[in-house]
Amino acid sequence: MSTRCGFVALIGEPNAGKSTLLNAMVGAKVSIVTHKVQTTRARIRGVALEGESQIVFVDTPGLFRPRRRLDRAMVAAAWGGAADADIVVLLIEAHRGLTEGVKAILEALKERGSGQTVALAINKIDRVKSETLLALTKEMNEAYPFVETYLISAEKGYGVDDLREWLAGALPEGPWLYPEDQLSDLPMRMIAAEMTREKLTLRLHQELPYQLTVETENWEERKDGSARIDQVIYVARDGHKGIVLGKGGETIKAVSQAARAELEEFLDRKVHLFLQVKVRPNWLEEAERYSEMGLDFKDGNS
Ligand SMILES: Nc1nc2c(ncn2[C@@H]2O[C@H](COP(=O)(O)OP(=O)(O)OP(=O)(O)O)[C@@H](O)[C@H]2O)c(=O)[nH]1
Repeated sequence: MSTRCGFVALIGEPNAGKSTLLNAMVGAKVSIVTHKVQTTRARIRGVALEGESQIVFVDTPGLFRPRRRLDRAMVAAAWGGAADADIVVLLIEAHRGLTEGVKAILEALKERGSGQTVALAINKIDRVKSETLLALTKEMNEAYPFVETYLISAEKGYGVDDLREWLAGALPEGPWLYPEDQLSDLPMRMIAAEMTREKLTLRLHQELPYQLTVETENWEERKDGSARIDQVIYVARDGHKGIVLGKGGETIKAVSQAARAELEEFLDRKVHLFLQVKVRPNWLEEAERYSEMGLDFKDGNS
């Protein structure tokens, strides 16, 4: 049987239950602790395994604030990473129904056109009567052509397995992005990479090259209790390398110090952090999709 792998963007108003659903679908084993980082890009929230499928959940921070008018530019900006997801799941609350915020999201989905697979998950069904659910399902499907509708309770676990199984089967065929043996320390590797990326963002502000990713290449636990972490900062062009390094290497040095300090605090032990900057000129074609997601794309995994 061939493997499947792809990205799923969970969207919805604040409080819809995205985190709860994610935890229910991913489980503790490979769920990723979210680290408060201000980036506009979508980030990996977790990876779920279901049969032969690997479901990579992405997050779109700051997406779709309710009660705020969405103009075209905002919609475009907000979509960022979600636009590249294979499947979008809109999560709404059963007892609140089709709110203004949800309407704004539907408008944004329509703006995107019909190229994307969008499913609906009506959450918190434990809070309403079944007649309400039937009416809401109808109303929602009249408002937007969802490919599927799931009635779930993320908290109680109702319908969650069905949704995950459907997602697993609906993703495109392809190799797994993360080999199984890498999954256990994936969260830590990604958090560490996020920390370095955050320091780069703080340091470079607007100068930050658009196409930039940080990958944790190696993680070694040392006998003395410290950790050696090797990371590569990939940029798309030679000119970007200089920006990241800074004059006399001062930018990269400051970034490295700040990231190491944070890692040491987070891990509660000594850390040796080694940063390298590399140019990956043709990565736009090979990894645009992955880099957009803030993924640690590795050559050869595609
Ligand atoms: N009754 C009920 N409550 C739920 C259910 N799922 C989530 N909740 C509750 O809804 C609240 C919001 O859940 P979160 O998972 O934090 O929502 P979120 O969408 O991640 O919220 P933001 O991070 O603000 O975007 C929490 O208090 C959950 O316990 C459900 O199925 N039933």
